[in-house]
Amino acid sequence: MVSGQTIGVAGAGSIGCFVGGMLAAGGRPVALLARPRVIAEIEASGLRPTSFEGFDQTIPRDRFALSENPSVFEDAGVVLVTVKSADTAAMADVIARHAPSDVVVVSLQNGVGNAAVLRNRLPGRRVLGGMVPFNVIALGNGRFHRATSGDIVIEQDEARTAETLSVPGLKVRPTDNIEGVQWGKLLFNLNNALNALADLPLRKQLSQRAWRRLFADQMAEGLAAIRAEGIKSVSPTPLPVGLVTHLLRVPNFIFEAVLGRTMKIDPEARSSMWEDLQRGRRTEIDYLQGVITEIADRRGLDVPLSRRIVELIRQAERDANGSPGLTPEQIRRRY
Ligand SMILES: NC(=O)C1=CN([C@@H]2O[C@H](COP(=O)(O)OP(=O)(O)OC[C@H]3O[C@@H](n4cnc5c(N)ncnc54)[C@H](OP(=O)(O)O)[C@@H]3O)[C@@H](O)[C@H]2O)C=CC1
Ligand SMILES: CC(C)(CO)C(=O)C(=O)O
Repeated sequence: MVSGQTIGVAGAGSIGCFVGGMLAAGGRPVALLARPRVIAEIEASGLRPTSFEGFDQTIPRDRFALSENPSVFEDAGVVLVTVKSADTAAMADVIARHAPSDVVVVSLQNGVGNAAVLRNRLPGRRVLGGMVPFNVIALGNGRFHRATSGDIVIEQDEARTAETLSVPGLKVRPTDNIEGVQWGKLLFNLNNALNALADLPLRKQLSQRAWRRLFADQMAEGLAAIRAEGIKSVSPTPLPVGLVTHLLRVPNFIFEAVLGRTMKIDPEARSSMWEDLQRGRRTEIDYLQGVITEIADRRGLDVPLSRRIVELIRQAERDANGSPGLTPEQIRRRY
């Protein structure tokens, strides 16, 4: 991509509006493809990316394009895909029809299969996998708040797309092992469902040892499954994944001290799956715990906790009452 070309955001929700807003704040030309309700919110209140580090800027309306019409991608050099995983294939078709043939497509989604879906449906186009380590909360009135720390990581390419996407307040790092990075993130994302079932902010949930033990047991199942596949995951934190499963089990005062040194979490941060349940939307459970149960089915592994959590999230989706607010004991009860 030539810097100065438009950066399209395909599906501007929490991640798309924050990343798009930061890029626009950093002087990059940005075009957001969004739903009418998101457009109405931004038209009424402005686009305001904020961060736990103190960043707070309302982006002048003439600095970015905002539309429900995918023709906003017609001169894009890069398109960032920020829809939920179930919408990736449909968004690929939109990009195929509306973005230039030499566009670079970057998946900024959770899960390990989105880049492959994009590649299959966009033959001949350059697709880069990516990983967003931080949490973004949609606070309403156009405000999209980054609530935890970490840099975005994307697959390295000759055009140095990572550099083009880096602006003050938003660092994008290149990697030559995006698969390892995405599998590592998937292990941490196994807590998304726990957080969604708990109905607690992430910080409060992780401050309780019973929740951390559940998370550690969940991670251990995930780690065993992906090791059985011969995959080596890269931890999204400074600590290796194996060590994290042990650290999660330690008493609260030790955990708090280590967490404080490795990661910042705003008191309001919650997982994107919690937000899905609150809004009555389908969750990404099939792309997170579902990946672990699929490996277990193929390899004859025992992953009772993952299966139980898939079941509980599906129940919550059917009930459409938001988070059921379960305790760790209620989650463990039936297996
Ligand atoms: N939120 C977070 O903190 C984090 C999220 N992630 C990952 O990032 C990805 C995006 O998550 P998030 O930003 O939370 O998701 P959101 O649901 O907030 O944003 C996606 C947006 O795309 C919209 N959309 C879907 N299809 C189209 C379309 N064809 N045209 C226009 N808009 C469309 C959705 O609308 P509608 O709902 O109406 O379909 C929604 O507004 C996920 O894979 C998630 O797991 C990763 C790290 C952190
Ligand atoms: C909270 C976070 C950053 C990690 O679990 C996330 O990836 C999500 O909410 O989807």
